[in-house]
Amino acid sequence: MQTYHAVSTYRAWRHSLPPGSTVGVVPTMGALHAGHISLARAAATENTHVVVTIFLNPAQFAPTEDLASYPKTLEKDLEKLEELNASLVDKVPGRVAAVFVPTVAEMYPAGIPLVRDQQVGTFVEVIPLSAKLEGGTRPHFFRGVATVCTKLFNITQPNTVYFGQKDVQQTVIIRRLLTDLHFDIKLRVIATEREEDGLAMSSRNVYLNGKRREVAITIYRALKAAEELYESGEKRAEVLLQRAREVVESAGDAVKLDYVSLNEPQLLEEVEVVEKGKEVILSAAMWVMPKGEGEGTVRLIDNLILS
Ligand SMILES: Nc1ncnc2c1ncn2[C@@H]1O[C@H](COP(=O)(O)OP(=O)(O)OP(=O)(O)O)[C@@H](O)[C@H]1O
Ligand SMILES: CC(C)(CO)[C@@H](O)C(=O)[O-]
Ligand code: BAL
Repeated sequence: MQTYHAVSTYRAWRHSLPPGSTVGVVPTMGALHAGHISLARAAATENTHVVVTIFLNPAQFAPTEDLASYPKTLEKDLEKLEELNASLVDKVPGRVAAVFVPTVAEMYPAGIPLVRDQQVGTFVEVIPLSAKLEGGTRPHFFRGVATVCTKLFNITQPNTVYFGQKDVQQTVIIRRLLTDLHFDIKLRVIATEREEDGLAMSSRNVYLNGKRREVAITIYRALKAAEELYESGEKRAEVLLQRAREVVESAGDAVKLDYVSLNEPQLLEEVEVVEKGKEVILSAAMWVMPKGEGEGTVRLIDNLILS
């Protein structure tokens, strides 16, 4: 497993691969956990070479967000990827062969101030998808994601890219981006890895200790409660969403709901009644509020597919 920091050295490696090689790319922001590893494992099963990118992308953070405090654990990340390689059995064709860890200057030659009006250079937007759901609260977010993913895809030259179901809107936007920009790249979406109690694994969970970790599970409970109601025969969105809201409200002021929503999976249009035979996305975002001195608000997202 080789680590590359420069586009030129990565490209030299990429060009050196024998004909018939297939490359699966797993884009991440580092602080790897079992969710990221399951993406890399899927990529190893389906490709001869796996590339993991680790880049904390400033363009997807607003000036008020947690870019400065985001966990950085590069050495441990590399160890986890080596451990994955060691655990893969012979019949799995691929291994993590390259880890691409570019500098901010390499990715954004013109610099990348967090204030949008000051940004200079080339940016990619997927409209109107990027203004919905997460985009309502984080208007800068998907422009940053689409821009960095376009750069990473151009650099790493994947046959297939691997994204997590946890960030469901991101997968919808990447699918659209691949189609609209004629990337010859397949998209695979991998199921959400969860902690024992059901909390979706997320790099940001390290911000949550004690009581705050306990109430974090509310978002999953709320989605499960709505899913249960759906499975018992209720198909009206407003009733299902109200059930989820009640669960979050019952946790008091330790948490605050941003949104819970039911959307169809192509254009993310809101759904009023779930129709037979159609899949819909039930998604939510919730803040875990500060409890002690020096604690910040932690934003969690999660989703379930109702089918
Ligand atoms: N629990 C999970 N299960 C499966 N995939 C996941 C999980 N968490 C993240 N991923 C996927 O890993 C990729 C990289 O995500 P990222 O590095 O932002 O990690 P994260 O845990 O989502 O971090 P954050 O706390 O910033 O949301 C994305 O495609 C994301 O959907
Ligand atoms: C796809 C991604 C690596 C782009 O920075 C990020 O949004 C993430 O980790 O989900
Ligand atoms: N996985 C999402 C990355 C972010 O929240 O910036």
